[in-house]
Amino acid sequence: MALDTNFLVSLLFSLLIFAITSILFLSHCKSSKSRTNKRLPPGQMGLPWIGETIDFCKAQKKNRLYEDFIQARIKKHGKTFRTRLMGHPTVVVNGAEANKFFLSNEFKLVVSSWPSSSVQLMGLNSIMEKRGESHRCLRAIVATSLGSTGLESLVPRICGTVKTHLEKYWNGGAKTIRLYNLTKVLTFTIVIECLLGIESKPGLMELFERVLEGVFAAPVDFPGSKFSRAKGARNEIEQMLVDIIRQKRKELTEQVKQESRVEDEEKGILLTRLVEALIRGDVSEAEVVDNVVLLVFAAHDTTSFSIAMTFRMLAHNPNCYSVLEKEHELITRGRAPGETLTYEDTKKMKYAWQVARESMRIFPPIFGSFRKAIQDIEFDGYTIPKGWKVLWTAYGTHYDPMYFKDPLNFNPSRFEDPIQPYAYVPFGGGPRLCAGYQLAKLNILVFVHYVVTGYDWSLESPDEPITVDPLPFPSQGMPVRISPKLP
Ligand code: HEM
Repeated sequence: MALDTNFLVSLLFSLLIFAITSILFLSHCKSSKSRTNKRLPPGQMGLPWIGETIDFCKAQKKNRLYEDFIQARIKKHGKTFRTRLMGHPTVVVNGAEANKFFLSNEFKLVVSSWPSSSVQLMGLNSIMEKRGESHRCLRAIVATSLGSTGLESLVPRICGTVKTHLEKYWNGGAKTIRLYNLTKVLTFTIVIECLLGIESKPGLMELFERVLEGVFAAPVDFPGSKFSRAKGARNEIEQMLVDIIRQKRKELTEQVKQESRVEDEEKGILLTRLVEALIRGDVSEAEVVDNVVLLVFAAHDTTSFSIAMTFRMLAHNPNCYSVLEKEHELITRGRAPGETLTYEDTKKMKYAWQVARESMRIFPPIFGSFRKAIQDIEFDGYTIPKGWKVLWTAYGTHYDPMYFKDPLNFNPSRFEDPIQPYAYVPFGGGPRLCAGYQLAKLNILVFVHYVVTGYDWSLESPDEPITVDPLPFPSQGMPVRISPKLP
């Protein structure tokens, strides 16, 4: 009887196992069948794991990502093609429709996807890692500080910083400076001092730059590696920021008078807004720290590179430079000598902004970025499986004659006419559109104004190669011969 019962139990158990295995097997067959029914975009996945990463990185390093990697594959496979990059199956998409589809469907079909080293160095609480309500909350804080009202109050401080910078590094007779390297110092000072109200002590920029160097490095944490040095720098910055944030919190909590509050805002509107949100309990201290690090990263190399490329294109196109000079002489004539620029003045710099936009079309500071499909996506007649990466690029439209006639021709006036939405995307688009776009614009315009009206200049190396590591920069730091303009 005991044997019979044991036999019955083991029989039932075997039947159960058989039933579960059959269900799993059938559902696997069904899902593989439905997967094979889906049409993947054409393309080549390359070697196992590594895929086509080597070709991609080689092209990117030479700043020829479009010519050597993307364009070659568009010719072979069409505007939507698949590849494998850094271990991930990836679909590269091109064109305004693609940009619109993927950028505006952030959070619904895709989410932004940064390498592990970037996430670890910027912090899990930075805006780039946030979704839904917490993303909206942080964006609102940044938007109120960097919207037109916030920026209007920043104009005199930015002008003062630019003038001090020029007096320190550009004055002193005819000489050669490295324009790109110096603009990095300037944009860092503007973000750290004007926006965050933190004193830019010697060595601080280098500390931040050490973090940035590790952002796209392999996340291997052994002594001496780029990533490990970056992590060490990030820890130092974190300690410094925690002290500053706690001090600011104390000051804001103790403040009772409205006047001192306004004064404090002028000392660093964005940090003030973040710490106010911390006091209200809307954000945590870790969120304030991570977002300060992220903002410096987002603003630093991007703005400096766009300023450098604006000057490079002006040097290559003397006719455009004459038009620009006239625009700025007129603005100077409307002011008393030494009088600082106003926000209204910057609105008159229409041609300067066209020149800067056209320079960013040809030399986008950020070539594009990766997204991850959070469900199977139907696009352009193909299926992009859930979990695959999607890469949108600015080149996919900026260099396409369908959107920009004679795309290799430098023509700032093309921006007099409306541009098709999502064709011009140096600042991205959709819910993750660059939150510092207005600040970058102001920084570029104010700097261009003071240089053009105050100095004669010429490039020492007009065809200096642009290299990329991980963001683009002129390989020699852009040597420029300068001399103050004679009155
Ligand atoms: C010429 C200069 C700049 C360029 C070309 C640029 C470009 C971009 C691009 C393409 C994105 C979107 C990335 C994506 O979709 O994955 C972005 C996002 C962002 N940018 Fe900028 N940026 C510039 C300057 C700045 C400045 C000055 C700041 C702030 C001080 C800033 C803050 C941000 C932030 C916070 C985001 C993330 C927005 C979010 O995830 O919601 N950027 N930027």
